[in-house]
Amino acid sequence: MNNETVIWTIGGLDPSNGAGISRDLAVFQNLQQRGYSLCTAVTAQNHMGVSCVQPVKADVLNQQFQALLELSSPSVIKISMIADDAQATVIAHWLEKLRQQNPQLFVVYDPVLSASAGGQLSTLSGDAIAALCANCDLLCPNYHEAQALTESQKGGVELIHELNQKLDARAVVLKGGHSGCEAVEDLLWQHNRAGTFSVKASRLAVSKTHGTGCTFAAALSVFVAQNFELEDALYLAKCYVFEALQQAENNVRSAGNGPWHTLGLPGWPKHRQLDFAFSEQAGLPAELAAPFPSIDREKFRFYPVLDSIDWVRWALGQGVKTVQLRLKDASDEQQLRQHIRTAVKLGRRYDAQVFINDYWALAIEEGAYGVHLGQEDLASADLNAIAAAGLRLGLSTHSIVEIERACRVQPSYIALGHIFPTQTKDMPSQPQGLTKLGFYQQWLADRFPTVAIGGISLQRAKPVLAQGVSSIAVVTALTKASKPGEALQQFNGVVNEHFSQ
Ligand SMILES: Cc1ncc(COP(=O)(O)OP(=O)(O)O)c(N)n1
Ligand SMILES: Cc1ncsc1CCOP(=O)(O)O
Repeated sequence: MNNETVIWTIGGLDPSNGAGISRDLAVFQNLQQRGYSLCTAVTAQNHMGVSCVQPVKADVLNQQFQALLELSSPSVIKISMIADDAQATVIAHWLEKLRQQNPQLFVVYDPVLSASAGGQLSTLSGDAIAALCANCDLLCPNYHEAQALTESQKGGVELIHELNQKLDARAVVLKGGHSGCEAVEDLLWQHNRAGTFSVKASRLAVSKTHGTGCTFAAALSVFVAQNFELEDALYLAKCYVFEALQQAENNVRSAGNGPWHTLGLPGWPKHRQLDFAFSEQAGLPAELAAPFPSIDREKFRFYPVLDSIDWVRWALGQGVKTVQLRLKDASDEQQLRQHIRTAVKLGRRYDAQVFINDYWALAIEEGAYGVHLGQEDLASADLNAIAAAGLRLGLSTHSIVEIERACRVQPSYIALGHIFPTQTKDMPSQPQGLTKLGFYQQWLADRFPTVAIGGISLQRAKPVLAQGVSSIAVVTALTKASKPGEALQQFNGVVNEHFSQ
């Protein structure tokens, strides 16, 4: 992804470059972001411990803010080690000012109080920490920090609840690296969501893990700056650190047992199947015995989604080979069945791939070619019954986590949306845009055929296809066109040109 954003990191300087602001800058650069740093303290440390800490004066920190503001305006600020309460006051002042300028500013606070190898780094008072937590958008402590902040020995979700009782954070990522458990589980809690989201990875055999928390929080800040949902940002940050540690593990084996951070950073994460789950929601659909049947990719390249049987008849008559019947105001069950039956028959007559939106039970009964389901339906629909009946399955997704969730079902295709603003439907998520679409497509790496949907006009068709998707789906670009026949021909022209290259 090459959408460059500006990220500031506020923290201490570690001369060994394993942790602190120099590590953050290395991560930002590795992920192609523009990073700036504000130094709160000069420390003498390496992966074996801290030998001294020299805080910078509050006024010096204040002037660093002024100097940086002349250069840039951040979309995300990552805060880690704050040496004392005077610095916390300066930071609170500037956060207020920066938020006035940019209400979208996102603040990540990694409450670094001591080094994991030993050594106190901060004299922040409980009140200053509480004020900072209330002022940030995401708090991401490790187990030791969370236990110190809550004066509790609990772990997991209980520890997050303790944190919430004591501190007024909007969202918390509890990093599980120090939990002592075999699998490393990071938990995300958000004030406006029920339950928690967790990502698990197996523990790797790297021993000198100094700076892993900083690396993780810096990567998380990048993914937040790139407008990924917090669940995605956590998932991607976890993949990033896992990949970096795995790379280090391999190198350490061949090059001796040095600190992991000297061994390079991995760049944007590629697909990696770490386990994730939602605590109060059926997070993962049950595993199925086999993949859903495949579709004919050549017929799939242009995919009108249509709200009536008349439109379906028209499109198939014009030679379109994949359509979806998406009926949203059907109240009469008999009529609904009749429409689905007709769509199925038309599909057979024209040798086309006709998908039925939502009504999977009727689609099975009427012997449809396939069904298209949303994420909500994924939890409630009987996927085994759909598979047993031999229907194809298409699934909507709007994020990496949803993509990974969909992949577990091994569907016939995955829809990626919505790419641009759409008038057709109220979307709870933000438009993805082309850069993210390209990232999703790379992430999927041709595991399943894909279709992009949402606000795709004739003008936008070419750049959307250039992201590598297998198909484009349209509603209004066809159904609201002044001359639908001409619009269809033009779309066919763009699609054929793209796939003939
Ligand atoms: C090809 C394609 N992609 C996405 C959707 C949206 O499906 P869903 O999330 O189930 O939302 P509704 O269509 O039910 O509003 C789709 N229909 N087709
Ligand atoms: C059904 C659906 N799902 C995601 S966006 C969308 C509507 C797409 O309609 P349009 O092509 O008119 O933007």
